[in-house]
Parts: sequence; C-alpha cells; structure tokens
Amino acid sequence: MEIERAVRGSGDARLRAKYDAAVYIIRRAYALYPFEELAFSFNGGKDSTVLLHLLRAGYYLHRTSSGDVDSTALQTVKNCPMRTIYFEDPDAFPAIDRFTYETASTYGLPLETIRTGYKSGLEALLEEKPTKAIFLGTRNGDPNAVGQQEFSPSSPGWPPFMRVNPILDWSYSDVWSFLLTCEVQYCILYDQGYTSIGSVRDTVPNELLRDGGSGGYRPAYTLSDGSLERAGRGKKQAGKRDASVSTRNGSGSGPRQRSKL
Ligand SMILES: Cc1cc2nc3c(=O)[nH]c(=O)nc-3n(C[C@H](O)[C@H](O)[C@H](O)COP(=O)(O)O)c2cc1C
Ligand SMILES: Nc1ncnc2c1ncn2[C@@H]1O[C@H](COP(=O)(O)OP(=O)(O)OP(=O)(O)O)[C@@H](O)[C@H]1O
Repeated sequence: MEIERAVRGSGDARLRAKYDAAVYIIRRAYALYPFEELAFSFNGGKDSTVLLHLLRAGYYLHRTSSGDVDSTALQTVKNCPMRTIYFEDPDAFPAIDRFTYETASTYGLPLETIRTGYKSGLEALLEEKPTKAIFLGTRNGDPNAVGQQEFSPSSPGWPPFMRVNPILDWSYSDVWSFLLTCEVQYCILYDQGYTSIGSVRDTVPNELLRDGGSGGYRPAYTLSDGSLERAGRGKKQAGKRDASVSTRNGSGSGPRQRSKL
C-alpha cells in the first residue's frame, strides 16, 4: 500500500510516530464500529486530505490483517469505500469544490453533498442512516478543537455520534511532511499562498508568503511558523443554506502534487 510504504520508507522518525498513532486510532474505530456506520467528513482541505490517506492506509491494514481479502477485492480495500460527507458552501472556492469531487471520484468515495447547516445536515444524515462515528481532520489550534480529544462525543444539543479526530495532535509541518512524503495530490490553492481555507468570503492568501520579486505567493508548505497558518482567514460570516442532501461523483481539474522538499 503506497501510503504505508512511503511513510515507512521515509527517514522521518517523527512522521512515522505521528502516522502510527493516527492509524492506531483509525483501526480502533474500525474495530469498535460497524464499517457501514462510520462516515468521513471531507472538505478538500489539507487536513482532511491527510485524513483521507490515513483512512485508506488504516482500512488496508485492517482488512488485510484479518485475512478476508482476495486479490480481486484489493483495489476496493486500497480505496476505503467509506460514506463521505461534504458540506458544500455556495461560497466555497471553485478549486476546493473541484478537488473534493475529483478526489472522491479517484478513490471511489461514496460522496454525499449536504447543502445546509452543519447541525441540521447531520440530523438529516443520522435520520437517513445510522451513523455511530464521524472522522474529522480537526487539529489542536483549530478554533473547533477546544476541549476535544481523539474520541469526543458530539456536543450537547447536537445529534449523537462520536467525533473521531486521528490527527488532533499533528502540527502544520506534520501535515505538509505527510502530504509531500506520500506525494499525494492536494488542492491547488495551497500552491498559491493559501495556508488554511474557508470560503471566498473570508479567506485570502497568507501575506507571510508574499513573494516580493514576483508579486505572487509562495506555496503553503514553505510557511515556517505553523502558528500563523490561519493568518489569511478573516472573520467567518454566517450563511449556510438549508436542507438538501444529494450524491454526486466528481470530475474536473486542479489538484496539485509535489515531490519531497
Ligand atoms: C462532521 C461534523 C461534526 C460536527 N460536530 C460538532 C459538534 O459536535 N459540536 C459543535 O459545536 N460543532 C460541531 N461541528 C461544527 C464544527 O465544529 C465547525 O463549526 C465547522 O466545522 C465549521 O468550521 P470552520 O468555521 O472552521 O469552517 C461539526 C462539524 C462537522 C463537519
Ligand atoms: N464543509 C465541510 N464539509 C465536510 N467536512 C468539513 C467541512 N468543514 C470542515 N470539515 C471537517 O472539519 C475538519 C477541520 O476543518 P479545517 O477547516 O480546520 O481543516 P481543513 O479544511 O481540512 O484544512 P484547512 O485548515 O487548510 O482549511 C476537516 O478536516 C473536515 O474533516
């Protein structure tokens, strides 16, 4: 499995330790909950892109270690066909939308697009199909991470499910080490100076990456102080539309892939 191979083959002991810990959490979740009652919250951002590949690696290890995979099923096992949910914002960057749909298509993720607020969308989702746990790419330092652990029940007043946060303790540079070491595609905006991505309403390239010579911006992976990754994000304004869930497979262009630094 290429992700496992890339991390194991890297000389980066810290990355290997972060990877092992995250995959351990993922495999605990696979053992604890029926696979059909798990979901992956994917929005095309760098953290959820890391999570996608960790889920794939964890799924591959989980399935192959239990010995129930024949060679024809191997591609499905490499892909991790987990229910995947995307809360699509009408003001999302088109490049993020494209990347989300294209990645879902590449890895055979059964993507469900939700065009409503988070809470009402999750209520509808749980009503439609039992969902015990949802994987998120939340990391310490995200405003939403406060008080969360690797396994955190949803908040009071929210529909009941477990939030599973395998990369909670990953730093900004861990995220980029993983993406570059594994040579996986990521949204093109990160090569244009965006270091954390909200919507077109509230996100601009990170000024710390402005390239004086060209007038453009350097790629996100060159940001040396990860504590400033949200410097391009302004105040979030409310405005999610309400109620509709649809399924769509993606196509389009735009993802980027870089080799190691
Ligand atoms: C799958 C999922 C589960 C969530 N669960 C909760 C929750 O239990 N409690 C809560 O206050 N917010 C919850 N949220 C909302 C997030 O904390 C956050 O507000 C949302 O992802 C928007 O983040 P942003 O402001 O960085 O775009 C959830 C969001 C998602 C996508
Ligand atoms: N619109 C959304 N649809 C689905 N999941 C989402 C959405 N917004 C956030 N999430 C979940 O919450 C996690 C944390 O969001 P956050 O915005 O911090 O990270 P990211 O989008 O992956 O990366 P970045 O910080 O670069 O934007 C995501 O990784 C994803 O699991």
